Amino acid sequence: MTQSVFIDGAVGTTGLEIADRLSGRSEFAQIILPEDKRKDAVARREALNDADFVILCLPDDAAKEAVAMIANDRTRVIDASTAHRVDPNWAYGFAEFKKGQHERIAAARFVSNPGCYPTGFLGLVAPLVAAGLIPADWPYTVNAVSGYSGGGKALIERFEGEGSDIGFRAYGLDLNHKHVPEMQQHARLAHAPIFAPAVVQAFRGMLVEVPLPLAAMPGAANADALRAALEGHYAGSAVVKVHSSAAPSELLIHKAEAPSDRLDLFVFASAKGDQVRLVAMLDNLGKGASGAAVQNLNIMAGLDEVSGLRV
Ligand SMILES: NC(=O)C1=CN([C@@H]2O[C@H](COP(=O)(O)OP(=O)(O)OC[C@H]3O[C@@H](n4cnc5c(N)ncnc54)[C@H](OP(=O)(O)O)[C@@H]3O)[C@@H](O)[C@H]2O)C=CC1
Ligand SMILES: CC(=O)N[C@@H](CCC(=O)OP(=O)(O)O)C(=O)O
Repeated sequence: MTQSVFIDGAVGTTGLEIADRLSGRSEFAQIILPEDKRKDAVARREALNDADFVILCLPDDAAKEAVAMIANDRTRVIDASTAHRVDPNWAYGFAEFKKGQHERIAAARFVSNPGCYPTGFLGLVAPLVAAGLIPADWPYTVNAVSGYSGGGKALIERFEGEGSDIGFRAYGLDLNHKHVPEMQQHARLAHAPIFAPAVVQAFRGMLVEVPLPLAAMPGAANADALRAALEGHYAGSAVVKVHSSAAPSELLIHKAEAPSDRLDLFVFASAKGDQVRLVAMLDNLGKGASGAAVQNLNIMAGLDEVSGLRV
């Protein structure tokens, strides 16, 4: 049976990539508003209530407004924004990060897509904290770089617009980035991590790194045990790959990186094994946004979760 999908925000950066992943899929029929109606409240309300599935690719306020417009108890929602990621009434849309999450998503009416940086951070840290291999009360730091499409149309314009000469942009300098509560809550950490994000002169792709001074961390396991635990946790996943100890000597984000819906995890260790750099590599528009939304849609619709994905 064909199910209808309305992408609200369909011509934005995330929305376009979701539409691309859904094109050619006979299981879904897209409800598409004409350009002059895509911000029209009446047209949106009608589409939001007609659709079997709604995917919100909007700024936070518009996403909350869209949810309030849904006046039936049938339409199921995936929100790509930050608005509902720590809301207990929404299932957190990261199927692999903890046991039972796939089933929660499958049964949910409201699913919040994770943020791109939290996908990397939680993919690395949440299973290790849950297994007691690294402490929940450690003050973690997160260093990350993202392609500029992570900031949507506005940041794309800043990096690609005429006269732009930005090569690297450190930000989040007020230590109040909107992803921090999501990282802390879903990893069940005692302290908010210190998050140091940056943007590089590449369209897409990101690295999220968590340095671990294992020798100073009470009760922490060694590097091999951390890697083995991640391998065990993600065994069988078509989306998340844990790389072996024969790690590459460098990780590159190319300026014209190809789209990917994978999440690649690495455990780099010092020779003595007393220091570790946990690193996640992903596409901010793939597993960090649009790929995750389509994966969640597949799960909610009872389909193969990687249909239409580049894994
Ligand atoms: N880019 C990324 O890598 C990621 C993005 N996200 C999240 O996804 C959401 C969308 O982000 P992104 O695609 O990057 O942003 P963009 O700015 O590229 O796109 C947002 C789209 O929403 C449209 N829009 C804004 N307000 C309304 C409204 N009231 N009604 C209808 N349409 C509206 C915009 O219209 P117009 O074209 O006229 O400006 C634009 O097309 C955000 O919440 C973002 O935080 C999440 C993870 C990663
Ligand atoms: C490079 C860049 O600007 N990235 C965005 C986050 C992208 C993302 O995950 O989107 P959400 O806004 O939905 O959380 C930022 O730091 O605000």
